[in-house]
Amino acid sequence: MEFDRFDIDGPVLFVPNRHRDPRGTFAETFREDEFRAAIGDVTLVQENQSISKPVNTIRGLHYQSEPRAQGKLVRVTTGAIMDIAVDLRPHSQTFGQHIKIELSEENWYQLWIPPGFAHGFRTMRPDTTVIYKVSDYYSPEHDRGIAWNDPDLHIDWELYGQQPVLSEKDKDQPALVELFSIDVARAAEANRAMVHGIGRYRASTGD
Ligand SMILES: Cc1cn([C@H]2C[C@H](O)[C@@H](COP(=O)(O)OP(=O)(O)O[C@H]3O[C@H](C)C(=O)[C@H](O)[C@H]3O)O2)c(=O)[nH]c1=O
Repeated sequence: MEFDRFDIDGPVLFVPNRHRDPRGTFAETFREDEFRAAIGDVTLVQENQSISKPVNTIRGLHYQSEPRAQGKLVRVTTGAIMDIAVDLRPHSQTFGQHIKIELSEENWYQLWIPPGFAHGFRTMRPDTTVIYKVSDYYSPEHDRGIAWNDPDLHIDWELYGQQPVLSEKDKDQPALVELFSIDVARAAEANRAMVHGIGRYRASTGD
């Protein structure tokens, strides 16, 4: 398993080593020792799976508030997603900024999103399956969200004029500025810069 980091401190890209033969491909997709070597003392206690049938389904931006914040190790087994993680750590220099990466059935990429980040994704194909382990149990009382299209976040979902498919909950999530008294304007300015510099991972990891 190779891993690399991003321009925003915290998230980690894991790339499994794939063993190919005439039957197909095998890879170890999770090893606790390798995960802990990269991430530290984190235990993953629950695994979730979602299947999104329409292309351009957007799930997010979601997080659990303290003390039940969740880290998430996200991967795709069928289809592809544009995965987004937004830094909501109050004392972070990159508060309000995000990373964007494609996870797909072809690249077998896995994204670690630490507690303190909001997570969301857009499906890039129909019938996309996302599987992810989390570092704390689901707590509906701590379930929070931010508007997927919050203008201060400057997330380019690359919809190109198409309408996303959203849950009723996600149609009505608050903006960042309604949730945090932190200097969202500074974050928005940084995001404007990031939009041109794209907040993608800097990994040179090939397949
Ligand atoms: C997250 C979760 C949900 N549920 C129930 C609650 C609802 O009855 C149903 C669908 O929940 P929701 O609409 O919140 O599912 P998503 O829109 O896929 O939300 C998830 O997608 C984004 C991208 C995330 O990162 C979060 O893990 C999570 O918020 O499953 C559970 O029973 N357990 C759970 O852990």
